[in-house]
Amino acid sequence: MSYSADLDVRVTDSSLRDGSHAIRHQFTIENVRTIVAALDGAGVPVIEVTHGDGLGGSSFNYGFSAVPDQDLISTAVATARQAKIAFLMLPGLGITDDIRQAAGNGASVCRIATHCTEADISIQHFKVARSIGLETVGFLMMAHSQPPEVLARQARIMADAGAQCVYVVDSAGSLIMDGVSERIAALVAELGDDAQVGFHGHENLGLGVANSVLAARAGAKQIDGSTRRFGAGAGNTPVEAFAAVTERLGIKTGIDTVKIIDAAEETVAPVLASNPPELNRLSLTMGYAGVYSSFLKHAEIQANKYGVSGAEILIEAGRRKLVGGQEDQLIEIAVGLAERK
Ligand SMILES: C[C@H](O)CC(=O)C(=O)O
Ligand SMILES: [Mn+2]
Repeated sequence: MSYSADLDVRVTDSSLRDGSHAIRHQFTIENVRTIVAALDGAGVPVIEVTHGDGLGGSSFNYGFSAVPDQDLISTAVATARQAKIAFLMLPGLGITDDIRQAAGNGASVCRIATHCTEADISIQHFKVARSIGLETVGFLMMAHSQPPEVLARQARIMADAGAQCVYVVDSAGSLIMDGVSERIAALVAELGDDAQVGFHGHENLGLGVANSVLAARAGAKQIDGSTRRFGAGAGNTPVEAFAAVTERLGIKTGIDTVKIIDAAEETVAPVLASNPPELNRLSLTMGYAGVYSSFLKHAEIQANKYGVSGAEILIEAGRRKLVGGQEDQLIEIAVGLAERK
């Protein structure tokens, strides 16, 4: 497809969206301005900006944003010189009017996410996004939970609805190497020239960069990461490390490795200073037990409130196979653990 024909893989930096989970959705206009300027200056081609749970995510269930999404998007658009600004939306949290508003504010890439067995709920949203000229990306979340052939069928639904790329989204950071290659290869075989394939990794098992390289080798043309791993759980594939590794491997991303290393250290790290994503007991448990990375802060809060183990909450969340939107069950699990204590 022409929009990334000159690159081997196109990187989308999700620090200003997935990173929103890590700071409980408290991004300021100044954070967006400085981070977009630094990433854009390093040649990052796409920068995603939204509440961690996408347009409409600001709520009691997910946590309220400090600044409305549309203001953050407008700021990003006004700041970027070359990067496209993307936004995320989960059908039902966001509605089609939100897509139109984001487009009106200058965003040009619409990323629509569903649980990986529920692609059909995104159909009208892809149609609207395409009808107003947006580039479209589909996100099949919690992709570790389904085998390659199921994901491929769900990707077909998104592509037929108008998705120009469909991502295998390792929301739990639970996929291990071959598990990525097999899923990406299945989507590539199913979609052919109809749509590109992408990969979104999390670092919960420490495999974000390796998994992303394997995704590219299996045919993924779009790869997500977050500078300084600024994402949910242990964070996302670090863009600065991915840029260094791909440069050494001869995979062209268009990102200036030295500039993105500087941006990570000088611009992004200070925003995270008080609470950087870590590969620790809780985030590792998420990768191990297959738990949605965005549950981390919710589990921490309930563990503190009810005096129970956050790791036990997450193990039970994995056993129940909870999906995004079921954050309230973490409260129920914590109450149950407290009663049994
Ligand atoms: C709404 C989620 O945070 C989307 C995402 O980044 C993932 O599933 O991973
Ligand atoms: Mn994510």
